[in-house]
Amino acid sequence: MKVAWAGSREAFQVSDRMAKLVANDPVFEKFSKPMLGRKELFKNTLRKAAYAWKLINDLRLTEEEAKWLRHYIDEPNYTDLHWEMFVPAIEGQGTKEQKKKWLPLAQTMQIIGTYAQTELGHGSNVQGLETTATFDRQTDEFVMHSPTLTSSKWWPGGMAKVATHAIVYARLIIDGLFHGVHGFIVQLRSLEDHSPLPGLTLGDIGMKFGHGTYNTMDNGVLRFDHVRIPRNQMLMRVSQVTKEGKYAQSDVPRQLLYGTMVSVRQTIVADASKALSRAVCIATRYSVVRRQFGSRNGGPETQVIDYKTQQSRLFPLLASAYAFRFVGEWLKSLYIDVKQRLEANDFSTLPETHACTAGLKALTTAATADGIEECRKLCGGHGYLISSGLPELFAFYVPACSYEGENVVMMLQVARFLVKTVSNLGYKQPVGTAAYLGRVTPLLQNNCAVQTAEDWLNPDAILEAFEARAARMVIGCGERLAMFENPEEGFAELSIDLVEASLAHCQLITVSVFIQKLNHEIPGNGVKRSLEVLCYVYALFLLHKHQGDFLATGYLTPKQASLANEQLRTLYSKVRPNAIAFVDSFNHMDHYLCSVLGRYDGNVYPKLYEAAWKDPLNDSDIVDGIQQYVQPILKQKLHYAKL
Ligand SMILES: CCCCC/C=C\C/C=C\C/C=C\C/C=C\C/C=C/C(=O)SCCNC(=O)CCNC(=O)[C@H](O)C(C)(C)COP(=O)(O)OP(=O)(O)OC[C@H]1O[C@@H](n2cnc3c(N)ncnc32)[C@H](O)[C@@H]1OP(=O)(O)O
Ligand SMILES: Cc1cc2nc3c(=O)[nH]c(=O)nc-3n(C[C@H](O)[C@H](O)[C@H](O)COP(=O)(O)OP(=O)(O)OC[C@H]3O[C@@H](n4cnc5c(N)ncnc54)[C@H](O)[C@@H]3O)c2cc1C
Repeated sequence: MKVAWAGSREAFQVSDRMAKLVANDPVFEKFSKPMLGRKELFKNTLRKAAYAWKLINDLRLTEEEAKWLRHYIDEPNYTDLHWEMFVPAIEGQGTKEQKKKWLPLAQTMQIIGTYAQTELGHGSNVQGLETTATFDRQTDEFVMHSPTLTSSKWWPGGMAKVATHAIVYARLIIDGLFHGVHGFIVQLRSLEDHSPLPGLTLGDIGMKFGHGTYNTMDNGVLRFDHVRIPRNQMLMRVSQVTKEGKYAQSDVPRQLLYGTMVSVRQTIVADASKALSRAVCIATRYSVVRRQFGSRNGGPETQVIDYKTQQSRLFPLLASAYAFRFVGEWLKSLYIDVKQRLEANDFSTLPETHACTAGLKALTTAATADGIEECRKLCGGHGYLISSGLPELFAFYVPACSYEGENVVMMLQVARFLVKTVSNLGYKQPVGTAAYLGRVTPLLQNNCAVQTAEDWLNPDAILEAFEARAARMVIGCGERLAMFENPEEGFAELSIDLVEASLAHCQLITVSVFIQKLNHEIPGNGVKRSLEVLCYVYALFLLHKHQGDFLATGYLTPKQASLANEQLRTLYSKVRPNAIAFVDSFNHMDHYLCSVLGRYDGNVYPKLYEAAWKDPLNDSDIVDGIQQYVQPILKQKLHYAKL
């Protein structure tokens, strides 16, 4: 199962080696992080990042190994933006000459970059950005300027204190004409003494949610006061500006300017299963250790994992972790394919890839963030302790619902893709993830044939149910949209339904990828059978949760919906014996989990007790402030107490 989770034996070995490297090195200790102040916390992160870079070079780690190393260090920092956004932006949007100049500098970290798109006034609406890049023909330069307070760049990670360079998105202006938003490579700091270059105002935007997690990142603010950069620092794969000031567009579509976001959204989907599996591992192990009620004749109480209600909250999350792992793997292969096509100037699959990365980013991050919080509740009161590992994990993870495309905004992008697909149905056969929309007639006409709970243990029945629900919701939206004279007004009016239809489409993708995975790639019958159980749990849990959709579209009868729920209860009993094996298969080490409740050895209570004594408040019996503020209250002699 560890191999199935990792994707291959080699993938398992690489990640396992890197997990151990990090866990066994005292530099990467992280349990005390929540006790540190912001400055100490930040310096500590800089120290770890520098040491990690030294390890990467000394040990000659591959790109894959370096990624795992950074992952297991488990502290967001400037290198994430450098490797995941700055470098890919140059790779995707730079010309050959630009790549030749900038990539070697970035790949050896002689320069450190960030991705400066969002502003104080605009994040989602990229076309609304206000920073200007005005071409000056006399000097062959662009003048970067922040004309308003709201045009201040706001959020870019690593920008406040570390990055030497940034890809800055700004409105291109030539001779007073606006030519859309483009990316520019801008140096921010001196490579000699790290001071901000003239004309730039740079700072940190302030503390963020959760203490010890995202505050390791220096998210920054940046303002330009007429800062000049050479013309050849505009990323020019998509559009070019000549020294005469002529604006030209190559046959590469404009959407490629958004390519870095497609790349990162793909990574975010791949990472969702890591965060969810971490929370599920903690909650499952603790649910086996924790006992409440049910003692008979002085025997042990019931392990809380044996309560059906606990199973009904925990096991769908376990199944979701596996579903997200597989859909992440699938999306990566889709992305690699589109990347190769884009390099060969084949842009045909970009719209579908954009819809998949946007939609699955929204689906997986929302479910993971909610899932982590549910795992915290599944651990009862102790889940609220920092030492459970869950509050910090939640604080670290929850901004994923907003960054790289706010989730609802992303679902509306999926909706645009679906509406377009439906409106083209007469003359363009949909392919890939939208192929089912080419079979609307049977999907709209045939209803579910399930008659017994057993009938739900059938991948074809499940797939058809999810296809029929999504098709009916999408087609329904299409029909209602057609009644509006102005399509944009219609889209806005129906946006709630469109987001729901997009979710149904994305859930269909996750379910069908899970089923495909079982059909083709699982080594070993035992592993395959166990994963089949999780696949059914995932699908039937979604069906139960969204049964309103399945009933309202008329595909299911109430009886069939209740049979699905009956089957789900039976499936939970099948998951229970393997629950610990399922979570051990994630191969998460104690160092990575950073959780007393999720310890591999289950030694929860003595370690919880021990961890409590490490709190700085327990350094002495009488702490600072008691003499000054409590003793006087105790000692005052009032005639009567009144509050
Ligand atoms: C950085 C590492 C992250 C890895 C995370 C993994 C694990 C976590 C580990 C550590 C974490 C630590 C740090 C990292 C954390 C965070 C970093 C965050 C970075 C950022 O947030 S960067 C800023 C991201 N900003 C956004 O995502 C903005 C969202 N808005 C948009 O994308 C667009 O503006 C819009 C909403 C899509 C609308 O676009 P608009 O220009 O108005 O045009 P439209 O008319 O709507 O569309 C035009 C056309 O283009 C199509 N389209 C839109 N986007 C794309 C795309 N990306 N690719 C291809 N095509 C696209 C659209 O569908 C339209 O097509 P038509 O055919 O209909 O014309
Ligand atoms: C931790 C973190 C790290 C970040 N790192 C970076 C970075 O490195 N570089 C960078 O450039 N940016 C970064 N960002 C910014 C991030 O990309 C934006 O915050 C994100 O894209 C969301 O945009 P917004 O803040 O403008 O949200 P808004 O769009 O203002 O969202 C507010 C609300 O409005 C709704 N809404 C907006 N538009 C619509 C619409 N058309 N229809 C319906 N509802 C709508 C949303 O659903 C949401 O509920 C980061 C953000 C965070 C939280």
